[in-house]
Amino acid sequence: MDHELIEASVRNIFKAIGEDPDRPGIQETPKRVANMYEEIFSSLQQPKFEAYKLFETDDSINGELITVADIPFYSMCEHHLLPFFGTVSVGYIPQNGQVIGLSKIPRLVDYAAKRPTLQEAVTSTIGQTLMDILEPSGVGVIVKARHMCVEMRGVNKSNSVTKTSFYRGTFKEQAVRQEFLDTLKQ
Ligand SMILES: Nc1nc2c(ncn2[C@@H]2O[C@H](COP(=O)(O)OP(=O)(O)OP(=O)(O)O)[C@@H](O)[C@H]2O)c(=O)[nH]1
Ligand SMILES: [Zn+2]
Repeated sequence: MDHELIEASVRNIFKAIGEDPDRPGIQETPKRVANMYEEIFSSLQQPKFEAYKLFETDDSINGELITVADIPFYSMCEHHLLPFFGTVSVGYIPQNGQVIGLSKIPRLVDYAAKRPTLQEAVTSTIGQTLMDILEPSGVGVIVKARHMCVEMRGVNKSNSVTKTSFYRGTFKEQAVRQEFLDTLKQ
């Protein structure tokens, strides 16, 4: 990431909005913003999600629902560069005896979220990546989020929650989807 360019750009934004970039309180802000972008946009440095491990289990796991619920995430909307944040719940059903290391699902959530993006894209990136690497019989993803661009500006609707979902394979079946949704309620 080009820190010098970010720093110069933040100084220019200060100038453009009528702030003095040399005012003591904000002198170090361009540097802080560059360091922050390194962190919150870190997944732009990773073209593919590779930080995962799969485990072979016996085939008795096949057909059983595995759910990880309420994983927190923070992202930045690509239209306004304001935060949106909330939770992700993921379910999948193995079919070849393969499962993914549990911590790798939150890592996948971070991979999908730590870039300028849209909630729909976070949702489908998580779902499609799991389909590709695990080849399960199905995947379900539900994302619930609050968008600062909707709450603190523009239409100014505080506390509204946007929900998006991604269902593939057996999660298209009503009974499977219902089991997933029931598990999330417990
Ligand atoms: N679908 C989707 N839209 C988003 C997301 N984040 C922000 N938006 C929307 O992106 C749209 C951008 O609309 P524009 O009309 O180009 O921008 P704007 O003039 O700032 O729009 P307002 O927010 O309505 O003031 C807005 O409707 C936002 O609410 C997201 O994750 N998914
Ligand atoms: Zn926005």
